[in-house]
Amino acid sequence: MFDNVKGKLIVSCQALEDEPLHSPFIMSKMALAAKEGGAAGIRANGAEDIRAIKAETGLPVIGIVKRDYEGSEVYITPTKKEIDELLGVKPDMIALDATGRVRPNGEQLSGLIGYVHEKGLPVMADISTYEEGLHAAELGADCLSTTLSGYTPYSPKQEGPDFELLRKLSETLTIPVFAEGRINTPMDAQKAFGLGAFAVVVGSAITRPQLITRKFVDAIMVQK
Ligand SMILES: CC(=O)N[C@H](C=O)[C@@H](O)[C@H](O)[C@H](O)COP(=O)(O)O
Repeated sequence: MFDNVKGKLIVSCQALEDEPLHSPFIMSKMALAAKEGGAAGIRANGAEDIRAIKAETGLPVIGIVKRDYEGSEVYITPTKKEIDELLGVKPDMIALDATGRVRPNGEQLSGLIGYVHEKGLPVMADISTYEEGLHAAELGADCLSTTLSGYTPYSPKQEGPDFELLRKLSETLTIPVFAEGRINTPMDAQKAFGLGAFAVVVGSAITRPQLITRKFVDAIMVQK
C-alpha cells in the first residue's frame, strides 16, 4: 500500500445515505474515473462500496465504516464491529478515528489498533490535532491523516486544508503523514507535498458534485 501511493493522489469516493450518489455501483464508477485520471488509491466507506470499488479498479483501498452511536461523537470506524465488517472485504489499510474523544462501548484506540494489526493490516489514524497525532504514533498507528482537523470542537475551523498541522507532524514524526480534508485545488495538493505530505487524499473536490455545483452557484450569487 505505502509504496504504491507514496507521492501520489488518493481519491476519496464516498456518498452517505443522504447524498445523491449513494450507491456501490456509482462509487465504483467514480473510483474508475479517478483511476483513469491517475489516482493511485481510493478511500472508501462501507463494505459494499469497497467490494465494488476493488472489483472495478484493482486499486489499493483505505477502508472506513462511518457509523453514528448514541453518546459518542466518534463516527469513523468507531468500534471493533466496523473493523470486522471491513475485514470481510479485504481493504489494504483501515482508517479510524484517533481523536481523544470517548468511543462507543468504552472501546479504546489502543485496543483497536492492536486488533487491526493482529489481522495483518496497517492502520491510518485520522486525527484533528498535533497532540492526537503524536499519541496515535505512540500507540503504533502506521500512518496519520489530517482528516479530522476542523471537525472536532477543539481543532481550528478553516476553509482550506490544515497545512500547519501537516507541516508540524511531517517535521516531527517518521511515520507517513497523509494530507486530507478540504484539499480543494491542485495547488493545495502541490503545497501539501511541499510541506511533507506522504500522499494526498482528495474527496469532495472530485467526488461530491452537489458541493462542486454549490461553489459555482454561490460564486454567481455573490457577483449578482
Ligand atoms: C470529516 C470527515 O468525515 N471526512 C470524511 C472521511 O473519510 C470524508 O467525508 C471526506 O470526504 C474525506 O476525508 C476527504 O476530505 P474532503 O472531502 O474534504 O476532500
